[in-house]
Amino acid sequence: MAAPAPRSAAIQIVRPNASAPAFKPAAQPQQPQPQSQSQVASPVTKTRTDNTQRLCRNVLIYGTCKYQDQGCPFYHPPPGVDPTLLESGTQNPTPLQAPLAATQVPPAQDAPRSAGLGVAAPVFVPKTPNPVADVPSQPSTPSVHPGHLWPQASDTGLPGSTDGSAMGYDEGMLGNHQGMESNMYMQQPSRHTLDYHLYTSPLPHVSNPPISTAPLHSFFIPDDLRRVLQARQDAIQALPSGPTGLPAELGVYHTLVPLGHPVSAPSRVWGHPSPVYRATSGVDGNVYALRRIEGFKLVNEQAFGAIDTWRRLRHPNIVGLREAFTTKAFNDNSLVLVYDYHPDSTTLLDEHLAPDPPPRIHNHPRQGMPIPERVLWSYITQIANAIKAIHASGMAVRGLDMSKVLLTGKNRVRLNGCGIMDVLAYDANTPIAMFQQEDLVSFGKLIMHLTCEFFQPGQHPSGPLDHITRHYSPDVKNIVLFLISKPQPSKSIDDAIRLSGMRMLNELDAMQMYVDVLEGELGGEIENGRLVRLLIKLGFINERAEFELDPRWSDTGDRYILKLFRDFVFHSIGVDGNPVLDLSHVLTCLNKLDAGLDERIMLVSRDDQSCLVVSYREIKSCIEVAYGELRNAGNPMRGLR
Ligand SMILES: Nc1ncnc2c1ncn2[C@@H]1O[C@H](COP(=O)(O)OP(=O)(O)OP(=O)(O)O)[C@@H](O)[C@H]1O
Repeated sequence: MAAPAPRSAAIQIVRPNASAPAFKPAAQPQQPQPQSQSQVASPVTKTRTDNTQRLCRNVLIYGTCKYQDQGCPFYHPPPGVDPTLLESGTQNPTPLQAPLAATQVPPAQDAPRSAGLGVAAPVFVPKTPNPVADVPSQPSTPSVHPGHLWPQASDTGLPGSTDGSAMGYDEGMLGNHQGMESNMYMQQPSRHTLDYHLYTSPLPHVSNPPISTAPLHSFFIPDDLRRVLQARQDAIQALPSGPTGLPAELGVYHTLVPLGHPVSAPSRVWGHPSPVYRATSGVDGNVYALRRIEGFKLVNEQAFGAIDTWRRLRHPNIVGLREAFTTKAFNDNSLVLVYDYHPDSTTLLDEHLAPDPPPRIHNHPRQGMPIPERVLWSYITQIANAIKAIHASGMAVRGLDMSKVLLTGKNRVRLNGCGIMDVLAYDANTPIAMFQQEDLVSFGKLIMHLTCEFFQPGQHPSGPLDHITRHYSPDVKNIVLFLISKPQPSKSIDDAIRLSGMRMLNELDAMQMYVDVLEGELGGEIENGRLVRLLIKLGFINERAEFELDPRWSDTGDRYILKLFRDFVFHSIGVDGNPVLDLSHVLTCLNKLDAGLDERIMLVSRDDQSCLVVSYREIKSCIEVAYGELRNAGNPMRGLR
């Protein structure tokens, strides 16, 4: 076999054994392909792997293949058959199912897992072909490639990235779900849990172990932060175990999932049962919290007037209101208010006082009572900040209660359910200033509630104030006394903020320190993302079955160097013959590659007969060239370049 001809002139070829055969890649033993669970389970999928003949890429890309009559070894569909509806890995190509007709199968214990992005590799099993339903009768159906279910840029006619240095991307995945049929969301496959072992397994050995092993963990996001963020993702995806009895669609919203307590009792604030549902918008694909007020009939359209003002109010301590509407979809008269969804959140009541709070995904212990003064001031500061913003925009909270303060992160609170009272108890005659004064009194009661478990609405404040005097600083008592004092025009939230004094600065410090920490973590993750992009590029190139009608494309020229480099990075074997799983080696190599260092490494062929001495800079340019070839494959102008 002819030796592959590396293009880079600077590369030296060293033959340690003169009598060795010409330089060539090691023969690849024909490994039996591991079968995924779907392949075992589905006879349809099994036939795909038997004796397959590949659909010609030229037909897929250009619609025709000029080599068809000159012995092109690939499958060419008969005229009139849309090649994009055929599966390219089968001898008797069958039209593929539309993506949403696929069923997702949970992976078996030993099924191949995804390689590091933290998500289990989905295994899709197409339905048994239905000769009636599956004929290519829907010209608008996006073409589907075997192995994945997303349309490619070449299929959609979308140009790839014009920036030579950037990765191309599939614009079909950019999250603009407008125009998608809403019923496609209904067919949500059951969700796989994340590959948590990718994070929690012990880290591999590092070549030069530091004195402390703690720096090993600095490769990744800290465990506690990761768990919180993953719990939020899980909360967004979690599906109820059984039927919910809820409508499949509610306007543009679908996939309604109840949140909070399963039993819907009248709300302690609004008097009506007011369940909350998580729902997905068919317009923007985002997830929202839908608050339904059961049994409410709107009699005065003007009651919706305040909703517009609430919609415009955006504040970090207020749950944003998006829209409100009435509906009969629940077989009653219901008012629905759509709020921003804060996954895996709870209320101050459930976090500190409720005896039986609904479970959360992130299984951290409840804070309970008593609330430390530092945390108490954090709550006071944030709630005062929210009230100030609301009063400044000419509104009132009207219904400040522990159950309506949402805890969305560590000591991070937001006022929830804003605007509901303005519709439920529409009152154009009472001046807003009166409602604002009521807010201040409610705020004072809320602080008493947070400091004394035994406080009951209507109770004389002397008992709770005594308790506060004994357990908290005088400043807490002073602010409570101010807030619950008799309403008067001069009393405002500004005075309460003034009373908090320097405590506000503590909050500012804490926030800024937290931002610093998060920015540090973000910087680390950017580096990880950079390496993943590099690996994706390598993955596109390495072991590609055929390209440009050359079945050995990935084994020749520059690509051969990349193959050996991949072996060098990932497939090293130690002196004991065991695989070397050294994360720091991998990270070091990839970072040097990305930086394009002049440092040279020796790549050894698989048969140990030849080796290449090559610099990272040269390997990097090999990647650019090979990747550029792939990117230009779908570009009809490439011949003119
Ligand atoms: N905007 C939101 N985003 C995410 N989750 C929310 C949101 N609003 C409410 N929830 C969830 O719904 C749960 C119930 O909220 P709700 O305001 O109904 O509290 P509650 O204690 O049941 O009060 P009520 O007595 O008024 O029914 C909360 O614990 C929270 O988990």
